[in-house]
Amino acid sequence: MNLEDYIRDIADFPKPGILFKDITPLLSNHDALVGCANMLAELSPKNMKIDKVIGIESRGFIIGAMIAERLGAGFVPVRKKGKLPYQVKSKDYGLEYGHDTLEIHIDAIKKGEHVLIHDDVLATGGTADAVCKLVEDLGGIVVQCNFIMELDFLNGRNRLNAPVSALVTYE
Ligand SMILES: O=P(O)(O)OC[C@H]1O[C@H](OP(=O)(O)OP(=O)(O)O)[C@H](O)[C@@H]1O
Ligand SMILES: Nc1ncnc2[nH]cnc12
Repeated sequence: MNLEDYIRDIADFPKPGILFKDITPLLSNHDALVGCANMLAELSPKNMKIDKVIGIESRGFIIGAMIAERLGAGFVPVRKKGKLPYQVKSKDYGLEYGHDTLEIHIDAIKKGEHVLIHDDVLATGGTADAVCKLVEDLGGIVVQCNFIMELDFLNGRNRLNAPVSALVTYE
């Protein structure tokens, strides 16, 4: 299966000059959805137990939860400011088209747990870098950041101090 066939380009969204990679065609096709989750689960480190999979709001929730189910891991949502109900750790960050604050519950990750971070797109890496730092602040170990796609020309991979995997690379 060629996942690129299910990712469409939308010009000038959400801001002029941004070529937005839209995964809704992939999500709405059963074979592409399941195939994508299977392939990402297959890419995960095989020599250790993954304790938690993090999905980053909002597009990272969908396949992140599917990966957690496949790996026998728990799922942890990292959300934008003000959405999580319990005590949180927060991190400000910048992304390709803006800036915001991400939060995680303080009891979501235990010290020494192996954590896999999932999101749909790696662009500048600002988002995933902030999530890595939140995990490390809680004492977790980021064993992989995995993405459906990577926008290689934005060099996000170089910002991350953890192994990076992506199913589709745009040069
Ligand atoms: O590598 P970066 O430059 O940091 O960009 C990547 C992030 O941008 C998008 O999220 P967005 O904030 O648009 O949220 P959404 O998933 O709710 O649409 C995408 O889902 C990633 O989380
Ligand atoms: N070009 C892009 N398309 C979709 N999501 C993104 N997140 C950051 N940059 C993006």
